[in-house]
Amino acid sequence: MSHASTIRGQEILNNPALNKETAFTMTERQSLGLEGLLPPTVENIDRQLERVQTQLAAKPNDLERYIYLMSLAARNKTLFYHTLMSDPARFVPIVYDPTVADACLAFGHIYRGSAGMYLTRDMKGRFKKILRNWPVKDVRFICVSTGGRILGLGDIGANGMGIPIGKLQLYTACAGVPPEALLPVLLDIGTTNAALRADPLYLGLRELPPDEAEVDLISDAFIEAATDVFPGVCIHFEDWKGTDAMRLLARYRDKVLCYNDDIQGTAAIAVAGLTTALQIKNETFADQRVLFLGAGSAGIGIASMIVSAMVEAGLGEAEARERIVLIDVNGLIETSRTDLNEWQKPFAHEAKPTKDLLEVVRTFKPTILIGVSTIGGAFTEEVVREMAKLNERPVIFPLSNPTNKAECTAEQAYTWTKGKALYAAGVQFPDFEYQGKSYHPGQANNFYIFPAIGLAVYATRPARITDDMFITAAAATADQVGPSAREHGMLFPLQANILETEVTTATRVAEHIFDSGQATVERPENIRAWIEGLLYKPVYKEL
Ligand SMILES: NC(=O)C1=CN([C@@H]2O[C@H](COP(=O)(O)OP(=O)(O)OC[C@H]3O[C@@H](n4cnc5c(N)ncnc54)[C@H](O)[C@@H]3O)[C@@H](O)[C@H]2O)C=CC1
Ligand SMILES: CC(=O)C(=O)O
Ligand SMILES: [Mg+2]
Repeated sequence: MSHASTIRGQEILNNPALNKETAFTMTERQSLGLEGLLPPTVENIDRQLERVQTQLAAKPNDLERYIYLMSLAARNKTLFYHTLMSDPARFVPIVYDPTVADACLAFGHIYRGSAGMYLTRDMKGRFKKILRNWPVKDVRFICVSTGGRILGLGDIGANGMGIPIGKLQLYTACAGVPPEALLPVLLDIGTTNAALRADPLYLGLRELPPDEAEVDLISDAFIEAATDVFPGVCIHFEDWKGTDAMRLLARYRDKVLCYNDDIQGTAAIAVAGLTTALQIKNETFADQRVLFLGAGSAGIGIASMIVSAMVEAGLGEAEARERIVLIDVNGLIETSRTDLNEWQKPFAHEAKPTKDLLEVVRTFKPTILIGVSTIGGAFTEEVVREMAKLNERPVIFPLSNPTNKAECTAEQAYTWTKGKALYAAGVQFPDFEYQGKSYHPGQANNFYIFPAIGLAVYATRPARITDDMFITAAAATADQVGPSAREHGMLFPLQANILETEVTTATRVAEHIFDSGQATVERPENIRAWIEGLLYKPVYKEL
């Protein structure tokens, strides 16, 4: 940070971007007025990590580990990211899905200090002035949520702030986007959650949200202010109420640099997993029949990208849509329904109205079953067994989050299909032994995609984000699962190498952005090397 040369002593220790704690050298301690403010031993970051590990091991559960890690982030950013990046497969589930769900549910209770910004609907006329209170001027990404639909937890209002914070931490931990470029925002429009409004420790507005027209005006004011105060910023929408998500993406996608992760990021990771599953089955998208339980932002996003994949595989668009069937809370999406929204209507087919998933499985005979319904356990034993009766290798993707919202668990899917299921969930279920064979469940979670998109956008600075960037990210992710991994039933790249994986994905997306003329920076000779040179590294700098 720019104050590095001017600030001294305790002020440095209070600055998480500069603080190195016991890693300040004796020379630095002398020149920066730190002598006596620290214990005498000088340590390197790996010794500090050892202490973090010891302290984490003493915590009784992952929510306590989450609280500890957020406090570490507030105190020492470098050590925080060094910790996350030392073992992403272990730490991603703590700072993100599924533990972040517990953190959000308890947000007002576990609150220990602010990270990011809270904009409330009554600040609407003053968003610009307020955004200028953020200490960093060159913000490149804002992840913004209203908390209107956090994971599968419903509307939890300002408690949803854990999501923009966690998503942006993964931009850095999984794709090396510099943390100072990232701003989490909770846009507080009120909440329908009466229990939270009555909770004395709730930290958000205790009001009901306004109507759609007013949500749009608040959102317009926010977008205008954010793009004015932070020129070139990319707005990442996350976990808004589903209909707000779809309406606002359509409203802004051709006007500002923005994307909706639940619609576009989720689509890309689902299509990546389906691509490897179909390679294992030696089939193409043109051979598939896809059934969704859930027809909201995630369902419509995935269905739309599957249409593109089917068209790419040779089907006409109408033919592709015929092969996709969705069910929502009111039943099958079919033409006699009068309550469908404009994103659902293109997927309505003539069919007998029903709310019965098993019946639709029996009549439609899907090859692929996707759950984005928020209803834990909705893929019952009968449903899963029926999928196995219809298909030699049924593809079963219960994607709802967190763990208890998964439409079926990995253990259930493997047991009920006698090990035949090609399975992925939103969370990472543990490996499962079945009849002497070990199965590694897939995790189809958009965190494979949005950090990589972020890195590609960070580097190439396009004016808009287009669907083909997500299609490229999906292909790049699938291509990183080699034939021998697929032979072991792996659908996604290993998480231990997530940084390497996402840099590879980002490089492919960046190449596409250059090739399609969407970049606003000069094309470097070697795109990968150039991107690698931009990556944040969790190492201390000499002060
Ligand atoms: N794995 C991943 O990367 C992602 C997973 N998700 C998960 O997907 C779920 C849905 O997210 P969104 O689509 O954004 O939410 P949404 O609120 O837009 O959509 C939910 C859909 O489920 C339907 N639904 C609710 N109850 C149902 C029932 N009993 N039977 C059938 N359908 C029912 C609703 O009518 C709606 O169509 C959430 O649990 C979320 O965590 C979302 C984004 C990414
Ligand atoms: C993973 C994610 O974005 C969700 O569940 O909403
Ligand atoms: Mg989400």
